[in-house]
Amino acid sequence: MTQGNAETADAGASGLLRIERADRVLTVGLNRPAKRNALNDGIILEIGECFASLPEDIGAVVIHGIGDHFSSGLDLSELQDHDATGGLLHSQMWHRVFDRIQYSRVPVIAALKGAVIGGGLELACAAHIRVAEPSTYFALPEGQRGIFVGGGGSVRLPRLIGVARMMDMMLTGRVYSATEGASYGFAQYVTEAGNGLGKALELATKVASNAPLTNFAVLQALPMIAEANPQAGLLMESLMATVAQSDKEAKRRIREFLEHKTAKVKPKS
Ligand SMILES: COc1cc(/C=C/C(=O)SCCNC(=O)CCNC(=O)[C@H](O)C(C)(C)COP(=O)(O)OP(=O)(O)OC[C@H]2O[C@@H](n3cnc4c(N)ncnc43)[C@H](O)[C@@H]2OP(=O)(O)O)ccc1O
Repeated sequence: MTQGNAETADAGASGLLRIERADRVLTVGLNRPAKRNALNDGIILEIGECFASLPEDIGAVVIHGIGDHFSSGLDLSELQDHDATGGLLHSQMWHRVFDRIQYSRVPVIAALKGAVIGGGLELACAAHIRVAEPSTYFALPEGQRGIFVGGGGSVRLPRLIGVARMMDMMLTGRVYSATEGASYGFAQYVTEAGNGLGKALELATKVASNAPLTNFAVLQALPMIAEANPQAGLLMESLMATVAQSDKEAKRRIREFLEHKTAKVKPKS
């Protein structure tokens, strides 16, 4: 893995990830196209390292798959060696890594295409925004492989699409298309073919221009507030609002608006 500060930085020693940087946006490419970006231990650990050492001046991350697919899920060839203890440790390693994505300081956007299967879908669930090309399809074939989700999917996916739909996917092997995924709340954008990464980068540039404290509140506080009891949620909201508006960044941005120095909020023409 490499994380250069230049316009682009190509694959590092292992080459499992291709990491590129443009201004404040880091692009992380899963780079095992010959294996349809199957997620082996090496790639999972490198994703973890990448999110543990995000440069301070990064404002957003885009994660995508090199080749025609986002990811075919867990590298099944590695599962053969696990006993029960190994399986538990493996799953918990995935949890730690995907938690780093979900609880990242900066927004993470998944640019999806082709197969988004099993653990690949679990990885996409940990991102904050999902952009899908029309070729994207979502599936959980764990039942056919005799296993269960192990990358946090049973916690994150039902919160996005509901328990009933996830049960249906896992029990029947149902495959959802990009548009179905979008209508069920999994993908927030469906792009034209070939434009998924471009759209994700455009969104990343936009979200990276927000005040860091607002992004922090959205990523860290909003999901907790949404699940808290209403009284606790309202208190957390007030506290977060107070912290954000007390920051000099908010004061500067509001002053700029009042002085007509910043863009107005208008619908797309
Ligand atoms: C239990 O604890 C866990 C579990 C988990 C997560 C679990 C899961 O992710 S379950 C889902 C696993 N994935 C699959 O079952 C999909 C398998 N792949 C396919 O169906 C197809 O490869 C395809 C993705 C639809 C693409 O098809 P095609 O374009 O025709 O390419 P192929 O010729 O099939 O593949 C090329 C090459 O790649 C190998 N490969 C593809 N997917 C995987 C994979 N998931 N694992 C390993 N290898 C894969 C394929 O075998 C070919 O290899 P060759 O050597 O033959 O070229 C998480 C955490 C836990 O603790």
